[in-house]
Amino acid sequence: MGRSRVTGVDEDVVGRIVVVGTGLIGTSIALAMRERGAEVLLTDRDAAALALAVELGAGTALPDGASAEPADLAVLAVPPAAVAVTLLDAQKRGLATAYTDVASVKALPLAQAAELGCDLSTFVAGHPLAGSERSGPGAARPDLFLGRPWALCATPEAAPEAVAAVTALAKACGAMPVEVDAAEHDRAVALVSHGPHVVSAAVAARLTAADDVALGLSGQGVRDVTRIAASDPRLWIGILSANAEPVADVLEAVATDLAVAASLLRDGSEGAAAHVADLLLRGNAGRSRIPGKHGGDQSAYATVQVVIPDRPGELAMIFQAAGVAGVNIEDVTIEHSPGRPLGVLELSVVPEAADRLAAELRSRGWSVPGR
Ligand SMILES: NC(=O)C1=CN([C@@H]2O[C@H](COP(=O)(O)OP(=O)(O)OC[C@H]3O[C@@H](n4cnc5c(N)ncnc54)[C@H](O)[C@@H]3O)[C@@H](O)[C@H]2O)C=CC1
Ligand SMILES: O=C(O)C(=O)Cc1ccc(O)cc1
Repeated sequence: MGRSRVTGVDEDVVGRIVVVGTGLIGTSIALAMRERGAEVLLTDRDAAALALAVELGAGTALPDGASAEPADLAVLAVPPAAVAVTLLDAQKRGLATAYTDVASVKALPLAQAAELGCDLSTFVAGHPLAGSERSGPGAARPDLFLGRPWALCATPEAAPEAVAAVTALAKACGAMPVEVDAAEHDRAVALVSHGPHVVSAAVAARLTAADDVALGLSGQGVRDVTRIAASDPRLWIGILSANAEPVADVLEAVATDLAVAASLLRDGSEGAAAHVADLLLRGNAGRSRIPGKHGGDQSAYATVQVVIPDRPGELAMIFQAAGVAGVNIEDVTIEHSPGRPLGVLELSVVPEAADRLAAELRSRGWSVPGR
């Protein structure tokens, strides 16, 4: 690897990277790698996105024209339909010795890259399973990938050095590399990401005709179910159409469950209600199978609820108190009380630490109900 390899961390951490596409994901990777001491060069066809990423400290603009020494790795953080052409262009320019992408779909961009004649020995397709409903560099965060899976779809042509470089990138960003075949990846994400995205959009779309009474009664449930419906439709139509068959399979199965539930509810009998309850129970069972942070079992954590006043610095003080108590916070959610200057913070911790954390917080004046 290149001269500027980072020292003091994993031996094989990437030292100099180029990020093509300084949107949410590209800039988040750049920020994470900057924190690890890597040299990061940025480029985007949108000058404003590039300028903002540079201003945010994600790296420096890649000079036009002949590049100097190739970087250790070029990360193509562009929409799925742009991956293959961007790879071909980057390889022609000799931007790096290894290449990866981050697109949410893997098989089609790989097939397009092969068709265009890209060098697949230096390319390892990747996909960090972390993101947001927001786009662009302004939404980027260096900690976006912490504890998250990062799919790597190496083809048989991929050189071990390229696989090592992309694995090192995922690890340096704090993610967990998961090697998986591209077609299997696409079926998996249809189930856990792309299908749910369309379901979220369908629920949110019902709200376009909602009146003020209904909207005024919105609680956290509808906010949770529709969060990802706020995403950029241009990006998502590209993702869905590039993974059309697997996504259609998931949507048909969900549509069947919904159609059956609707007809049972109209039926109104006790037997029918029991069948609807069966769907709810299957929902409980499916939900409990989603791994928590680091792939652990979510139900393995205990929850400590804290009532927090809405004032600056409150969260930081709670995290500091947890640190003093020697308690690692595995996950955090905040429930806001609409119209009130209060929220309820839910801290997930290992069960043996819950009482210790509750006692520490209470001793510092916070209300910790139920413990
Ligand atoms: N949004 C999310 O939560 C996640 C997205 N992804 C994948 O990451 C990739 C990027 O998505 P986001 O960062 O969310 O999008 P974004 O819209 O925030 O950023 C994409 C950037 O790529 C640039 N771009 C587009 N075509 C380009 C080209 N041909 N050359 C150079 N720059 C180009 C755009 O100007 C934009 O700045 C997509 O492939 C997406 O499927 C992966 C994980 C999560
Ligand atoms: O916002 C969220 O929770 C997401 O799950 C974002 C996301 C969007 C696209 C991906 O390919 C991966 C993750």
